[in-house]
Amino acid sequence: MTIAPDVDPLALALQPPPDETPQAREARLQSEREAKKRSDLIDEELTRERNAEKKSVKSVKVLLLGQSESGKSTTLKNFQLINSPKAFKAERASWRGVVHLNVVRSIWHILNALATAEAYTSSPHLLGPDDPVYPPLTPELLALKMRLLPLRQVEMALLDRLTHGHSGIKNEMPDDEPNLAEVSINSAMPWKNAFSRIMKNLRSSVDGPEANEAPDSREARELLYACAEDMVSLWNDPTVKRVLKVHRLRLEDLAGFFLDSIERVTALSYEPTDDDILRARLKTLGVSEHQFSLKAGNMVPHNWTVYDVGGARVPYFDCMHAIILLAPLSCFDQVLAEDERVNRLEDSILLWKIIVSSPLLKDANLILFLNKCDILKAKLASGVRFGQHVTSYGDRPNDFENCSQYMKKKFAVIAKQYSPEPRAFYSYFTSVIDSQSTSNILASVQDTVIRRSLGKNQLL
Ligand SMILES: Nc1nc2c(ncn2[C@@H]2O[C@H](COP(=O)(O)OP(=O)(O)OP(=O)(O)O)[C@@H](O)[C@H]2O)c(=O)[nH]1
Ligand SMILES: [Mg+2]
Repeated sequence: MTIAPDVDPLALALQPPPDETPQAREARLQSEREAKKRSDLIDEELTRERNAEKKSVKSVKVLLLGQSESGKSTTLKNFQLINSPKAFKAERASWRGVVHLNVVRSIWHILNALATAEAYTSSPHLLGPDDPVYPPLTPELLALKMRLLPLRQVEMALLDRLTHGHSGIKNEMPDDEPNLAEVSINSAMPWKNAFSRIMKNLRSSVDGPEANEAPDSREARELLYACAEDMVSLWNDPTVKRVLKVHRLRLEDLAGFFLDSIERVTALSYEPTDDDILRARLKTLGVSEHQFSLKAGNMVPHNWTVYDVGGARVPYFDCMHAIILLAPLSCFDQVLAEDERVNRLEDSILLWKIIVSSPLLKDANLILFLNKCDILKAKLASGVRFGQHVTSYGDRPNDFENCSQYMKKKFAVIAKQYSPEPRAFYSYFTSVIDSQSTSNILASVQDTVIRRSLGKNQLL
């Protein structure tokens, strides 16, 4: 038999026979009614099971807070690295452009310091007794400076690629000259596509990452590669080291420092490592979030949402199971970028005070990350005196152990004094660019948040 194309063969098969008797028809309808009843019962059972399953997945919300550059996005990257390693790796290529922008920015910092040194040394008669004494710049150094100016082109090409078609991504730099402003990004924009689009069909094992790249991006990378030797010479130049010292600029303490790895990160075949991604600096605007599912031991699975609030003060988020406040300890001698009258460590203390005393947040688990301990250690070892900036510290020993414990106690006392109700004080000394130690800390945080929230019946 042939069937016309617009006839449904199933409907045809289910059609009653043309010579059906009234009794046969009644029996057929009865049997169809029973079959439908059975089918409805099965559907109901399935819906019940699905709802029960949904209810058994608990939802946990965590908010990351802290001043700009405190390490919120880096902590979020660690959450991703631990809980969604595949997605993290898939975004690897997107970070290469950010690393390159970070390199160029560090070079601008050096050139800026050299320009200041040049201004001071060219008019010695104008200097007062308190003015800094810069060393004179050598002709080789001046030539190096000129040879590095094409980096501006590299920077523009990278920024173009990063901002292309996404109005939410903001470049704070004016067009006419390089300056030290940061590149920021609105987290609502899919900026990662801007870099990863060009990497889509990457055949890195065969052709290297540049194989399918857009010409403008390849040109920028080649230019950066061509400048690599000069950048290394600049960074290693003894006069530059002296100028930076007089300028009181420790580039290695600044966000997005890659100058000790110029050759590696400018190589044409360069792919950022996990460590590079954790160190890359891109300022966040707005709120970004990361969701993942966590299943520990015999526990029911938990859906986690971690919110990263770019540079924000205290936003009004309720229903948070935990707040992780990032307080960078190494910032004791720095002021806020947005307000030069405010010391960064004081600002973190104030933020902690506001959070612990908030009646709205009295049920949230508060977790303090005393962050950037690696930089604190290096800074103290380089001779910067803690007591000079934190005057209450006086002349206690200028070492990591004493300084960090002193600050921990300060935060603990505030928690005790200002909490509306007594609460546990969870604090960790962290260096969130170190993925190994951070993964252990985050595992412990995850465990604490689940245990305490279950105990308080807070999980939905
Ligand atoms: N050495 C060191 N660098 C860190 C540490 N934590 C964060 N950083 C770096 O500091 C820079 C700033 O960190 P982010 O995570 O971007 O800071 P943020 O709090 O998200 O800042 P905004 O987006 O401006 O709000 C990045 O380059 C990080 O790699 C740390 O413990 N040690
Ligand atoms: Mg951020």
